[in-house]
Amino acid sequence: MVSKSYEILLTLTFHTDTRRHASSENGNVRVRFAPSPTGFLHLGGLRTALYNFIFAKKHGGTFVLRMEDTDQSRLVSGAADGIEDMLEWAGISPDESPRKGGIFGPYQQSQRLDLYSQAAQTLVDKGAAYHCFCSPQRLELLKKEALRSRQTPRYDNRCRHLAPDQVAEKLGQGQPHVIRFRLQEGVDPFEDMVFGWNRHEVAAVEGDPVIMKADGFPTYHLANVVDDHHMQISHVLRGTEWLISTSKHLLLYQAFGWTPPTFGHLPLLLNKDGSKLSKRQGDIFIEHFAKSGSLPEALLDIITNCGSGFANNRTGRKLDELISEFDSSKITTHSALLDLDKLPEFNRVHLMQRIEDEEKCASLVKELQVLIEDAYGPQVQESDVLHDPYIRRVLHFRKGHISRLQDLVTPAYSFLWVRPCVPREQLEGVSSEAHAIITLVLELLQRHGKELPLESLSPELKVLAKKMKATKYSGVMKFLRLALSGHQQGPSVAEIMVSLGPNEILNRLQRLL
Ligand SMILES: Nc1ncnc2c1ncn2[C@@H]1O[C@H](COP(=O)(O)OP(=O)(O)OP(=O)(O)O)[C@@H](O)[C@H]1O
Repeated sequence: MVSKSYEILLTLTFHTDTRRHASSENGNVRVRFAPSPTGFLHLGGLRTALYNFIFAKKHGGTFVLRMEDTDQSRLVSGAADGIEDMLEWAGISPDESPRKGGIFGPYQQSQRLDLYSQAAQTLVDKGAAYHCFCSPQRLELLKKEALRSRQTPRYDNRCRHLAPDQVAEKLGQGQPHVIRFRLQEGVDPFEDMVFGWNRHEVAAVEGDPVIMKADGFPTYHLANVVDDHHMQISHVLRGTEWLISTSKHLLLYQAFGWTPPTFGHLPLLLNKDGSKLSKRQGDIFIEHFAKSGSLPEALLDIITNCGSGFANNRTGRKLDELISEFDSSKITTHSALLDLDKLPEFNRVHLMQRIEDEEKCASLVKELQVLIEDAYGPQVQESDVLHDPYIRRVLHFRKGHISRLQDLVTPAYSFLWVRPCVPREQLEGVSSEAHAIITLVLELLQRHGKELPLESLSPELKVLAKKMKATKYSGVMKFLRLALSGHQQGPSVAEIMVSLGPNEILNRLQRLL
């Protein structure tokens, strides 16, 4: 563990303006999103996955999904599949993954254990790593002593100094052991794509880290470096929490004699008050958004809109626009503060775009059919309301007013699917000229035939209202709204009429005569 102030002291930031860019390396770009299946995908993870995806697509490269499931004690059942499902749902499908496979597979670290043991042995053979036989009790004691004297606990590297015959003897006796990496002093600075020049003198603050645990599983540091090398990852774009470990990873690359990838540490997504997104906040999981009617493109838009990486931010950006407008040199070191109260607005804009797209609208119609059946099935009196033309018309008239498809099956919109029951006395309370109003509206319907044009309907209703003796325009509108929707408030009467269509209006009004 390193104290925060020490970390800052050791982070030497030189020239942030001399960043390396991938644009010159088009074609060979391979990036990876490497989550631990210790929980389901949340908005923060999605953001980092998205930046990897965008970066890959921008440079004609490959987006790899790798499951870092070596910490067996923290695995959550179903999480690995859940993460891949949610990337698919979000439309940022990996090119290579545990499920899809690929030439560098398998893509689950738990299935690559031999590779890590061989790698660890290579380091031992080179003298860059060593077997450590210190017991958990000894390590605990070291920790307690350090804390008592107000020091940062660190391993004292005792087993570094074991003679080869001592090691052989202990191994021969089958003594439990781990493998530790021998940290070298004097690390070279590296140029991070976002944070510029950095260097962490790890050997000065940490004991030699474990790279292979007693159970034969590697730790993050080894597995990550080995896999990034073997999977030919060109750019490691990951959360800023890994910035401090990068010097350690570079020492590993050096010990193996491998060329390291380019690193870019992405700012984290935080709550709008600056607090960390917590897995205990149930509402940050992507599955929650998918189930509650958020559109994937709205989520991708809001999580990029609140951060950097683009020359300008605007609402309504779709994935192809995110890719074309992305500029990695515009990613700043500031955290991205997410205001989820704005999500309905993002969803509204993207739902409108879907409705305007012929093909996407056809899928929305199908989805809405299911929602209507579920919500109102047996109460639907007229089967036309379940058919494509009616639902499509409703979608076009309500676009821009609703932020989720589900809004259309709330009680406020039930009148679209189920005929309202309005007591005659209530209608008579609004106007004593019910018969006259209905007759005039039926005449209006006859004039128009099958289509009701919204533009001319409002002025026509005004003219119609003028013919009334005892009811003002507002009273006529109130009457019609109540008769047609059963509500006293809601969309304009003209919009209600256009949505319902002539047949349904006829049906609803004739019953009142
Ligand atoms: N709030 C966040 N904002 C941006 N990126 C994040 C956020 N949280 C995690 N990431 C990034 O997502 C990737 C996968 O992370 P990981 O699966 O370890 O998620 P995690 O929520 O941090 O889980 P754990 O607590 O188990 O480490 C990493 O690159 C990590 O840096």
